[in-house]
Amino acid sequence: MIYTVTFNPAIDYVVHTDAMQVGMVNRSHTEEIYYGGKGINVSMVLKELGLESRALGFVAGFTGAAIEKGVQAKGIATDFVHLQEGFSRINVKIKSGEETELNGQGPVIGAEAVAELFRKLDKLRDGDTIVLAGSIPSTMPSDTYEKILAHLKGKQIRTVVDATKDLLKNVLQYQPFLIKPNHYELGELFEVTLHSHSEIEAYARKLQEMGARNVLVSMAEQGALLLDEAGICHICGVCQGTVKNSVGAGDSMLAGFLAGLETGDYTDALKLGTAAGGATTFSESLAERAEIDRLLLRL
Ligand SMILES: Nc1ncnc2c1ncn2[C@@H]1O[C@H](COP(=O)(O)OP(=O)(O)O)[C@@H](O)[C@H]1O
Ligand SMILES: O=P(O)(O)OC[C@H]1O[C@](O)(COP(=O)(O)O)[C@@H](O)[C@@H]1O
Repeated sequence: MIYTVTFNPAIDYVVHTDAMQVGMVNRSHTEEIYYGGKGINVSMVLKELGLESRALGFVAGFTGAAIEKGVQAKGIATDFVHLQEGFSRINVKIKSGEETELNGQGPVIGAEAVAELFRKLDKLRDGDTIVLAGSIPSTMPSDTYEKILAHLKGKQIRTVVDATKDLLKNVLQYQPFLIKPNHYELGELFEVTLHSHSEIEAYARKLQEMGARNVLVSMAEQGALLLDEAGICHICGVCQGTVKNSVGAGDSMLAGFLAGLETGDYTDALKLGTAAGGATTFSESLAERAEIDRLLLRL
């Protein structure tokens, strides 16, 4: 079973406006809502690809109830911790030619709620996969992901982490099976700006030296680079299409990559990840199976 953990689920409120002027009253011409947060997005795309997963994390208030119901309506199993105070965040994604995002802070997660999550993690068995994805509320300690991996140590569990800064750095000592920074986040870890493939590969190798087994670096319209656990560097370009949405492209790539590994090797996984990332980028919402299959044939 694949478990996804979203510490800070969100309602993604997407508004489309012709022109966005800071400091003025702007009006949108279309709005949509999606139930998101990185782990949930991964579960959604895994479902499209025919893989079952269980969505874990924290939900609160009326927004949390809507997220839980929306995820379940897609046929995804959930086992969220229900917080008694606050509300799950609403992340605003403004599309006006370019995209501007305003992601919320999210509810306070107390020690008892974290303990409840850890009890749920005890259900994981050898052979399971866990995906830890996205930010954690700033009220939580930045070693939270690290503590989860420490808790799971000793079991044969495939650990996958998509996070930034210290949240990611701190888990490397636990030899995560896969990490997926984008090239901007990779540079940020070392306070550098990365441009060429050779620079990206060199810094991906540093993360491997620090403990990561596989490093998948997504590079938006420039494709993706995978440094696999044997030290082999794979590079994949992108699918061609009309860009409509970048929210969730990385999560879709991660889901496609994990689904690809179920039946194929790293090259197959990178291709399926690229097709899934592309399918999300070329749709208004997350990738759908038919579009993923269509793009995959062209890679
Ligand atoms: N403009 C684009 N054209 C085609 N594919 C894209 C584009 N943007 C993203 N993708 C696909 O989605 C993947 C993940 O995108 P990226 O933006 O790097 O992730 P993140 O959302 O984590 O920053 C890319 O590696 C690529 O395969
Ligand atoms: O575009 P990405 O990186 O794949 O992730 C998109 C998801 O991440 C979010 O932007 C939240 O990100 P954070 O958890 O890092 O704040 C969600 O609103 C959205 O569903």
